[in-house]
Amino acid sequence: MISVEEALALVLALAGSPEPEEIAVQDGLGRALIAPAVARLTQPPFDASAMDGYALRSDDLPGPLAVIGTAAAGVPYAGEALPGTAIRIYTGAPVPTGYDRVVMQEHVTRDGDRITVAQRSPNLNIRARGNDFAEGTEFRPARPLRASDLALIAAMNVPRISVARRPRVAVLAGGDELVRPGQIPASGQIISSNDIAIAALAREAGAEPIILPLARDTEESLRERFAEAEGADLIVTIGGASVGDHDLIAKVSAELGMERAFYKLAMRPGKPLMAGRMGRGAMLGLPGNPVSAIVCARLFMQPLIRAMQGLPAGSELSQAVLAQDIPPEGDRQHYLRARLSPGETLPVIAPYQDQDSARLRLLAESDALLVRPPKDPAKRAGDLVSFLPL
Ligand SMILES: Nc1nc2c(c(=O)[nH]1)N[C@H]1C(S)=C(S)[C@@H](COP(=O)(O)OP(=O)(O)OC[C@H]3O[C@@H](n4cnc5c(N)ncnc54)[C@H](O)[C@@H]3O)O[C@H]1N2
Ligand code: MOO
Repeated sequence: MISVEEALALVLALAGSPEPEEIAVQDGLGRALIAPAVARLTQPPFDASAMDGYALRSDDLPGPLAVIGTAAAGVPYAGEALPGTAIRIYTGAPVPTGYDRVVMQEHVTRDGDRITVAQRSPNLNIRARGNDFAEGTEFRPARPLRASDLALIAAMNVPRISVARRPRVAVLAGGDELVRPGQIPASGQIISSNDIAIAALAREAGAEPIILPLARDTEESLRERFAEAEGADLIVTIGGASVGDHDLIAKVSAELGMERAFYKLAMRPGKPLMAGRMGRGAMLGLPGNPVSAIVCARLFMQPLIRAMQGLPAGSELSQAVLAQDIPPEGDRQHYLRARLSPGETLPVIAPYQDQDSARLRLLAESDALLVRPPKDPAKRAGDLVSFLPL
């Protein structure tokens, strides 16, 4: 069986180049730029006042000075500085040529059209032209766009941006035991919860998921569902990945032309994961146990979706201090559900005793997956370990 690292490399190799899409900057939250936004102007475009007060010449301090005009944001003062004068100025207004400082109005006493500076401050209170960015400055963060990025791009006077098209992800859950949330399960049936989680994880990573109707445990039903996924950039199946007589995913996907990159890896939970190329897109076959499906989606599907948008895979581990002794590990890399609590320098991590991969509530109550490499020796409380935040 291949390692988690080898499997991740094979999964990431399934991502093609991102497809460009042009959108309005106000629609860019969470999207991935595929070309830099290039500033079309210099910001601030002029030396701007940072305060409401008076523009004056440092040589004339402390006055008294004659107030000879007004400069407001959007309404500049047209003249130039004269010795012994000041301009009433407001925040954001261009500082008229020749004045080298703005004094806050709180530091000034005014008598008619004359002011005296009562309090000297080292602050010039002038934002120099171009101190934020210059025309031609390029901006392309290696992460999904945040609100502040959109503000910067808009301030650069870039109204439309080139982003990666959201990958279309078809989520296909199947099994005769499954019914939809809200339905009344018959004897032997349970609610399909995995597809809800996997679609949400896909959306979180920037994809546009669609949840297909549930497949039945027949080859014909699966074929129909695969046909409905036509055009998806990624098909994610859930369940039917193991060795049981009803586990048909490998067989049907192979008959439909799936070129397998791997099947099974040295990981716990999630051993029966499969991945490959299918048509023009990719396919991931997740194991059916709820925790296994979610952990595999976090470790492989989300990085793949990010790679499809030209973003870094984003699976960096953090460090924590163990809360309790833990036994040695077996042959597979183990992802243990765990709680985090604040520690002195690093957080403290406490894995749950029970790691049954069907228990969703334990996963919902977990903050992190404690990552243990294959054959990791026993560890003591206080040892350093790695984790993946949830
Ligand atoms: N003889 C063996 N049996 C099993 C092995 C093995 O190596 N040899 N592996 C175990 C492991 S590990 C896992 S994980 C599961 C994976 O099995 P499948 O991917 O074939 O999943 P299913 O059998 O279809 O389902 C497993 C379990 O999960 C429930 N399930 C499935 N889909 C959903 C859904 N959409 N929402 C909620 N729950 C779902 C399903 O009812 C089963 O309880 O196999 C082990 N067995
Ligand atoms: O390794 Mo399976 O993926 O949990 O129960």
